[in-house]
Amino acid sequence: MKHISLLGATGSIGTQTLDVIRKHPNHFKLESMSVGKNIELAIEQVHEFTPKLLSVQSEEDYDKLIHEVPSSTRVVHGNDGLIEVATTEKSEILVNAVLGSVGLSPTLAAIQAGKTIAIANKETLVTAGHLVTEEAKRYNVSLLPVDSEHSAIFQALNGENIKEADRLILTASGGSFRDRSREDLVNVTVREALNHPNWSMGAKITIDSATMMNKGLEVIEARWLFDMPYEKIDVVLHKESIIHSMVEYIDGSVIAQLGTPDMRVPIQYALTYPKRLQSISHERLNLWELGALHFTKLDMDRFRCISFAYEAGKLGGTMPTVLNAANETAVAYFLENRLSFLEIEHVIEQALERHSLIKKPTLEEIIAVDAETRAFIHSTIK
Ligand SMILES: NC(=O)C1=CN([C@@H]2O[C@H](COP(=O)(O)OP(=O)(O)OC[C@H]3O[C@@H](n4cnc5c(N)ncnc54)[C@H](OP(=O)(O)O)[C@@H]3O)[C@@H](O)[C@H]2O)C=CC1
Ligand SMILES: CC(=O)[C@@H](O)[C@H](O)COP(=O)(O)O
Ligand SMILES: [Mn+2]
Repeated sequence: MKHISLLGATGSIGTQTLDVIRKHPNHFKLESMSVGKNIELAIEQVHEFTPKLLSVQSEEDYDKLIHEVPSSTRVVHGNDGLIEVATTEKSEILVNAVLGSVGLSPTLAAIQAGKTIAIANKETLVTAGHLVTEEAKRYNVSLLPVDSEHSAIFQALNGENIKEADRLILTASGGSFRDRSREDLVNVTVREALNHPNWSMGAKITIDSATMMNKGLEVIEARWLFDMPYEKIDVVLHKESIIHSMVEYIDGSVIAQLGTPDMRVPIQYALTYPKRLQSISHERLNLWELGALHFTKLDMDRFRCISFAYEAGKLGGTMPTVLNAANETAVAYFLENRLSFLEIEHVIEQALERHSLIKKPTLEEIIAVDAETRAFIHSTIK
């Protein structure tokens, strides 16, 4: 039996993690969970999974919730609440499926408490990959990828020598606007941007897929998870999202991981690693029905956010922190219809241009740069 803590239980990855736990009650037990603002769903989840600890984002929700959940579930709130969930004594594994750089402090706390980390929350690795990976090494803790591309690479590296891997090839669907020219992007709506061709995901990552910032964040995530230089991380457009990513070895062999686009597969693999369990869905990949898979070279001028991510990643230090904070803030404004689609990349570019790089930032410096960047974006928009 594996005891699990879950950050972001009400989200897309969070609810799919609970699907996996529900399907395998003899293998997994939910010990603690956090939610943001979706209190109704949180109450249902607590009744079904009976965790000992629940964290909510705000104090008002905390006041409401303590009367709504059984007394066997202790309720906490805020950032300290996230840290309590992440470090729950009985859990051996933390699934980090919260959204955004708010996941950084709980991840570091969980590592320091010796928990294995199943990481979906890519913003944490982007904003402070050096701190997370150094701490994981120091505490001898595994960082298991949940993101589909990184799970694919992790599986393609299984049993191989990472030093013999010559190139990581991330696949990209191209997002909601992959068939449109840049000129066609001027007046696109939030609703159109939220219409991902292959995956059903949370709103923020779906917009990131449309701008292709998602792939940029994933390049930086891959750099940290697999300790691979940016020069050896490539992206290829693959519109079917069947090959989830590949590793090319020094002898020219390329090992790919394939599957239907279903996040419950990489979530479950992170929970069962190094073993596998019966899959939750009976849907299997049917190659003869698919017929063909397609690959296209990426145009960096069309998808500028990918260039920003490579540049910020190569500069290192606080540049990826700025990239991430600017993107999180800009996407939130876009979702509120207060910024147009193309303005997202414009404000990110401005934030990167004005920043003075700190080469090896501490946690305090990362937190300060994240806050300053968000303040800058707010000031340009108001
Ligand atoms: N969805 C997917 O298929 C994939 C997602 N990822 C990554 O996984 C992470 C989660 O994505 P996804 O599940 O789509 O996102 P969602 O928006 O669906 O869910 C986010 C979760 O985080 C909670 N949350 C948001 N902000 C806060 C906050 N400030 N404090 C506490 N809790 C908060 C939300 O709570 P509530 O809803 O209650 O407000 C919700 O539980 C992201 O980093 C994403 O990039 C990676 C690969 C695939
Ligand atoms: C499911 C998942 O891992 C997402 O990150 C997905 O990869 C988004 O797809 P694209 O960014 O390739 O559109
Ligand atoms: Mn992904």
